[in-house]
Amino acid sequence: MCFREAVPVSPSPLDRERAHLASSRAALRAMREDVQALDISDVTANWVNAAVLERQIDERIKALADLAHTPLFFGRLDYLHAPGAEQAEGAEFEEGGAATSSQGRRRETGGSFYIGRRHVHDADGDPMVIDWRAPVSQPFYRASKKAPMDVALRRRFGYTGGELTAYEDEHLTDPDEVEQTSKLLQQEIERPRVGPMRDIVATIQPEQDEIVRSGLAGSVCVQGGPGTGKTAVGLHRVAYLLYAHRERLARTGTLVIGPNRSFLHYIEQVLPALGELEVGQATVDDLVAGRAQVRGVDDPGAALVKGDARMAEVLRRALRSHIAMPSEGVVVVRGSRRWRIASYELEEIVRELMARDMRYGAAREALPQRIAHAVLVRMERAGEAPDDRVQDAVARNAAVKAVVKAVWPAVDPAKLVLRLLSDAQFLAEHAAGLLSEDEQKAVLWAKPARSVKSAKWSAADAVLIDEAADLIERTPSLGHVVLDEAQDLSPMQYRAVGRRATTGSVTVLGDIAQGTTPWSTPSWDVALAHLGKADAVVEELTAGFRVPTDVITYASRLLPHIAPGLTPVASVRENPGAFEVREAPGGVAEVVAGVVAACREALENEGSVGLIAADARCAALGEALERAGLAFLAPGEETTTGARLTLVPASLAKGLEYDYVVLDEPAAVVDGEPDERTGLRRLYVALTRAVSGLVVVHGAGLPAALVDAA
Ligand SMILES: Nc1ncnc2c1ncn2[C@@H]1O[C@H](COP(=O)(O)OP(=O)(O)OP(=O)(O)O)[C@@H](O)[C@H]1O
Repeated sequence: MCFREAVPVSPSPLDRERAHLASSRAALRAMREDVQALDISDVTANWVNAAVLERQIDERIKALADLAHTPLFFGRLDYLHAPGAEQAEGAEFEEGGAATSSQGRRRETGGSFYIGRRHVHDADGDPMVIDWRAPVSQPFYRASKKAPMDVALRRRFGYTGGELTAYEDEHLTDPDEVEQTSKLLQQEIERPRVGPMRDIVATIQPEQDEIVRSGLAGSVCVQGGPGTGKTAVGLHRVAYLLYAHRERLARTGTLVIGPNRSFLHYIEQVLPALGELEVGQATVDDLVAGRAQVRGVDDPGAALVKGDARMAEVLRRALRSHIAMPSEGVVVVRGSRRWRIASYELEEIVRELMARDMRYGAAREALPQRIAHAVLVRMERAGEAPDDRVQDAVARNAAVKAVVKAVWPAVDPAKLVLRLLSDAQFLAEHAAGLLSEDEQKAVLWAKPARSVKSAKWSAADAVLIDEAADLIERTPSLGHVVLDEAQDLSPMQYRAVGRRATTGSVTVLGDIAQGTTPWSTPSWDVALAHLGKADAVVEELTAGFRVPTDVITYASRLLPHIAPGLTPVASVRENPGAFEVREAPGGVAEVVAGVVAACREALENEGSVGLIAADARCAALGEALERAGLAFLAPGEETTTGARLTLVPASLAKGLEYDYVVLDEPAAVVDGEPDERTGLRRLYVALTRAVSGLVVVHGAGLPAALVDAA
């Protein structure tokens, strides 16, 4: 008998990649088990420390979970030469930024690096998967045939239900290989949208990556048409900054500001999916919610004036009007001696404090110390040797306190605003030369409020109180603030956001063409000036990842009317998308029937369906859907494979997207707004929510701006 050794069949590249995936998963499991096995009983001196440490460990365990449907890596880079230590994971970052056991490790060969959502290392500390945010991962997003960044091969992986099923190679230094658009990228973009927003970490585009990775010190403003990835970029930028500056941002905090609850709900999964659990999310109203209980609504005229930056000066003047020049001196009695500071000297002290760039409250606290200092000088001149304790005692002396109370009284910010809005004379005094008589009338309450508690504060009032509070006491600043849908803020709202980032930086995201508030910003320069970030770099994104070509071309007809000068979005989707404008002749009933039929048809496709309509028409449409047996959700409720239809009032459509959109009666969307430009902008937002198809149903004539260019 003779035995022949079986000739080993060499595994296919796909098998090898699968093997790397399997061992990376095993390594991740081991990392998790290591953390789970940590015994902290020896290292924690007390129960508070123990609780803090336990929480950190729990979070780490959560972060190390291997999610079946989230690929552990999505790309691979083969370098021509070993990247230097300066490029190794975390190397360029501050200490503790992304500390891992492999930090700074230099690889001896050019080496392959697998790029994923998080770092995974083996038992020896060698990296199995590199975090997408590490410098060594950057060429995955930026390298091109023109600038290969020392990368010989870029490989993208395709997954089906958690299984690695495909890969796609680019040999960046091979002159014979033709550059092609990635099929995997196309598939990712075309994927049906159900559920909350997903991360785009596997397919961030070069121009997006530049924004994502720009430094923490600088502020960035991104102008981009619908679906150009502004929100996605902003969220990935937060994840990047947290990685690169973890310690600093853990101390100072990071916040994402969005337009409303449904929007925040829609985006809330992205950062946790990227392993970041500690980022705050809020609306602008939330920021100032602690200032007043908002129960009232302003008419548009009042809101416009209250949101105007001139109000900041009115408030400043009104606050400073509380400072009264001393009419007489002060006498401080200590033991058998009396020390007198003349009124002119007090006045000098007050004037000096007024001239300084100090908060009202800080100056108020400094005043008794200054008076005490003047007393101390007198004492020294008289041969005494008073120390600091004497100065403190004098500052707390009843006579000094009385002077401070009379000259620089404590002011409650809400009471200050209450008085401005209730007392015509007080307002006129401080708004003189700033607000016209009509403007003053517009902000005055018809029925003055009795007290801060009973006042029917509006959202704009809460911002005014916030401004006043900041004039009195500095608002603490965060490390980084992302402001999404930024075009819609009033100047006073920008100021409220800006004062929360005075020592930090901001990422401002928006689209001038989608501004739908009466105060929406005319330009980014204006907005940035109000935010106190005039030096921010303004970037423009024009490649569209959401809206199909035919739909964006139709919607862009509105651009010359709503934001002349802006570059129309160029869709990168290969699928031209389904697009249809249907006229439903007859009356209201026919249009409603047409809308219901269009929804039913849209539901035959895979993915989410949004029915967008003028707010005033939503109730009737909701009833019609119910009668037709079509269950529907409200925006903010998560779409699932079982519940895919959402009825979206046009006022809440901003920032959201659906695979198929049925748009009811465009003219009604326009008419729902106080002026035509705002109406057309609202329509532009509504027309640009669709990923795969849009059906417009109308009975009334279409707005001329849509028809004109046809
Ligand atoms: N590089 C990318 N790869 C894949 N998908 C992307 C990419 N960039 C953006 N997208 C997708 O395109 C869609 C639109 O992105 P996003 O909502 O961030 O755009 P936006 O500019 O904020 O839009 P809007 O102005 O309407 O609020 C999202 O589904 C997002 O995941």
